[in-house]
Amino acid sequence: MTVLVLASASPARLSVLRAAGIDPVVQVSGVDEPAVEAAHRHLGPDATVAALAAAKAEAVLEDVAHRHRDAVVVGCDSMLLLDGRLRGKPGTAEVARQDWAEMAGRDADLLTGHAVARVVDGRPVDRVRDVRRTTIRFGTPTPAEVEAYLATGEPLQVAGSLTIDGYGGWFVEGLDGDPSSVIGISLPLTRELLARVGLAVTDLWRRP
Ligand SMILES: Nc1nc2c(ncn2[C@H]2C[C@H](O)[C@@H](COP(=O)(O)OP(=O)(O)OP(=O)(O)O)O2)c(=O)[nH]1
Repeated sequence: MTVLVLASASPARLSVLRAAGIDPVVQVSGVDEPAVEAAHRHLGPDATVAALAAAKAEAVLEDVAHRHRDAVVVGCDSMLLLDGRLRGKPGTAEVARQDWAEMAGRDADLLTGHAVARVVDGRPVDRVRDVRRTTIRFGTPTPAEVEAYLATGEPLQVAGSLTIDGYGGWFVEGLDGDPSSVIGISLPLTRELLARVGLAVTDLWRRP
């Protein structure tokens, strides 16, 4: 049976896949994301997140091929595009506060790059990548609500300082596009990319 390896430390991506019937092997890539982003920024936001996702999948691919004769590696990268600038995880309350000052009451696109690499007979044989955009319509939290949200710590470790499935959900008025992509991995796009490397996602579902 083909093993799906998730090249990500993201608890959100893991929970999306598990809820959708797949128990991935997690192998964190440890990619230097700022370096990859800087090297691809000139190619535009979609190419940048796709390159980041591909770098994560590539970083674990050789080791996966040694461990699993039949496997598929999935790497992802999510960033928020607002005013022409890609924003990743804020890391600090100051950066998250500034993100909210700029995005409250507005629309912005959450981009998630996806990279899928297939291993057959212990050798990498195929690689595909693509990006899914989801438009988020932000609410307008009061300054006190923003401070309370920052104090939860949640927005500090997620792209664009926002979750749609956590405390942040109180401040999201709507979405146009794929919600799973906002959380961290687009199920329909991953299904399409798996098919492009010859795999049916239903074959990867855990046995009932
Ligand atoms: N639960 C949840 N997580 C979100 C949401 N939006 C973004 N995130 C998370 C997913 C990712 O874990 C994180 C985006 O950062 P990255 O794409 O760099 O992934 P991360 O650093 O977490 O792990 P990785 O680089 O893949 O090892 O933000 C959301 O609406 N809900």
